[in-house]
Amino acid sequence: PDDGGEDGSEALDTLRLILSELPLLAEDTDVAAALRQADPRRFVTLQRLCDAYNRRLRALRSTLDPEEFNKLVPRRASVPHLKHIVSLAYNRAVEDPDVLNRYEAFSPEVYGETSFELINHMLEHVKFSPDDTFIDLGSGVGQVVVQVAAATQVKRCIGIEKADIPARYAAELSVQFKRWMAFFGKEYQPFELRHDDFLADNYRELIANCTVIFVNNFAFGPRVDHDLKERFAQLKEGARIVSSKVFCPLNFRITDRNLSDIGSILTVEELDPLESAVSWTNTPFSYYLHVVDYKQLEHYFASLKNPELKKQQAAATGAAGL
Ligand SMILES: CC(=O)NCCCCNc1ncnc2c1ncn2[C@@H]1O[C@H](CN(CCCNC(=O)Nc2ccc(C(C)(C)C)cc2)C(C)C)[C@@H](O)[C@H]1O
Repeated sequence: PDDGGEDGSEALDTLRLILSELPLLAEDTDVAAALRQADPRRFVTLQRLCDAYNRRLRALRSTLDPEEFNKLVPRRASVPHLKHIVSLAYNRAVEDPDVLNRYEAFSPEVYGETSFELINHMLEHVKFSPDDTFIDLGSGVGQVVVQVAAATQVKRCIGIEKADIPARYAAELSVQFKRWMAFFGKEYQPFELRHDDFLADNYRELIANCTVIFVNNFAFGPRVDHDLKERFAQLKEGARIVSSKVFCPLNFRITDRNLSDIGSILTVEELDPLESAVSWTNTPFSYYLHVVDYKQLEHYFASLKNPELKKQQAAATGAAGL
């Protein structure tokens, strides 16, 4: 079913991706020959490739036993295949990219070339487990959410988007993504893209129960960042926040004056800016991984009960105070 693009290039890209995952098909002489002659501008060459592909598949289905045959096709999409699926879905969900905020970091229409790779890097650095609940605060058209749902085993993926236009496109992206994943027979985790304001009170509990939070807060004002810190104060031990701007100083040290700052329960590290594939503006983006860790606060209070440590603490506070 191909209702996008003026020539057969999307269909040919699709076949190339599938064949890259199925050597038993790609190595068949007829398929390999047809692939070499395939020309997206000449329908008959694509038809020949599909015929060779289908012939080979039928032959395999009749020679291999069902269990072996089913093992042929991986249940999860490979990274390049997922990138292709996200762009297939996006191209059909967003009929007019111009109405989206074009110059925002990770603006949706350049998502494929830039943020997909970066998020993929992120997924290697920030390990996701089946116990995690993932949320993208301000999820736009929802590409990050569907990418995480297809690339990890998280229990649940949530995106919250406030603006009407990206939220409407996100609803369509969700439909297209599910359609293409079904078409390719690929699995993904449960996900939901909501049209709402993540600062609305009814999201306090939802955010507090998330364990991996992505927030591209680079352009957020102090008010939104402040309101987010209030939500993050309810997070559980071990919860992780990955953001494009820090929520507390990298060298934060607890003193009796900054006890209530969010930094007292977070350890923060800057992720290697060189990792970011999005250097299209030639300025390496930095990302920050914050982990919720109540032990620092517990240690601080324990030290107040111990006169020796208390003296050290006072000295540290004094130094910090200078
Ligand atoms: C005036 C004012 O600020 N009013 C109140 C503020 C409202 C705050 N509440 C919001 N609620 C819901 N959505 C809101 C609200 N604020 C704004 N957005 C939306 O965020 C979208 C933009 N999104 C990006 C959308 C695509 N998703 C991503 O790029 N995700 C992502 C996340 C993390 C990363 C890393 C890990 C690298 C840090 C990379 C990418 C970011 C920049 C915030 C826009 O569509 C906004 O409409």
